[in-house]
Amino acid sequence: MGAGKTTIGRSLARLSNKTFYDADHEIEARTGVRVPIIFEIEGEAGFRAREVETIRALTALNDIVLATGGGAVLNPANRECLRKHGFVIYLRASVEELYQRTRQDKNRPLLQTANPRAKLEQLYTERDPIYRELADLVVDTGRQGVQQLAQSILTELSQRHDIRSS
Ligand SMILES: Nc1ncnc2c1ncn2[C@@H]1O[C@H](COP(=O)(O)OP(=O)(O)O)[C@@H](O)[C@H]1O
Ligand SMILES: O=C(O)C1=C[C@@H](OP(=O)(O)O)[C@@H](O)[C@H](O)C1
Ligand SMILES: [Mg+2]
Repeated sequence: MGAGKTTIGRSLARLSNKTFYDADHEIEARTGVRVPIIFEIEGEAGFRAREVETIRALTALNDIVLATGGGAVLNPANRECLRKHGFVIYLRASVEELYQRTRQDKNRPLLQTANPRAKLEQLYTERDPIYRELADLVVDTGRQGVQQLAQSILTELSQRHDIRSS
């Protein structure tokens, strides 16, 4: 949460002429309510069930950039879909950066606690190894803005493609 998946993903899609999907936005479009309402009515388990169906559907599409929610990688079925169909990019940020980028935003139910910094710390510790294991590319997002990061990811992807096809 706050790594930049939604904003950098959208920018990367624009730069690379691909269609952008955000799994959370897709879940909201399908249900007609925002993510916090799904958590409120169905709990995190209900949200995760919707997330797994949505990621299954979206990873079947070609020529897209997909931003998942940060917790999607907890489910092995999601990891399998992403690994099988995608080139997976881990956008890494420090806990402090994640906190600063999310502190004004009320749309992340897991962070609506008395101590969101501690929650981000806990999630980082749990998830960082999973993200690293899954990722084809790890990008540190601390020193560049959204546009620059999208551009450097595109450059990296084109170079890798050149290497593979030469
Ligand atoms: N590299 C960055 N530097 C500064 N702010 C950023 C960066 N990446 C994202 N942001 C900002 O952080 C906030 C959260 O980004 P978002 O794309 O929603 O993250 P995620 O989808 O990973 O939770 C947004 O306001 C976004 O503009
Ligand atoms: O990290 C998580 O478990 C979640 C991250 C959110 O997406 P972002 O990573 O885009 O904030 C969203 O899917 C939901 O609030 C749960
Ligand atoms: Mg997002």
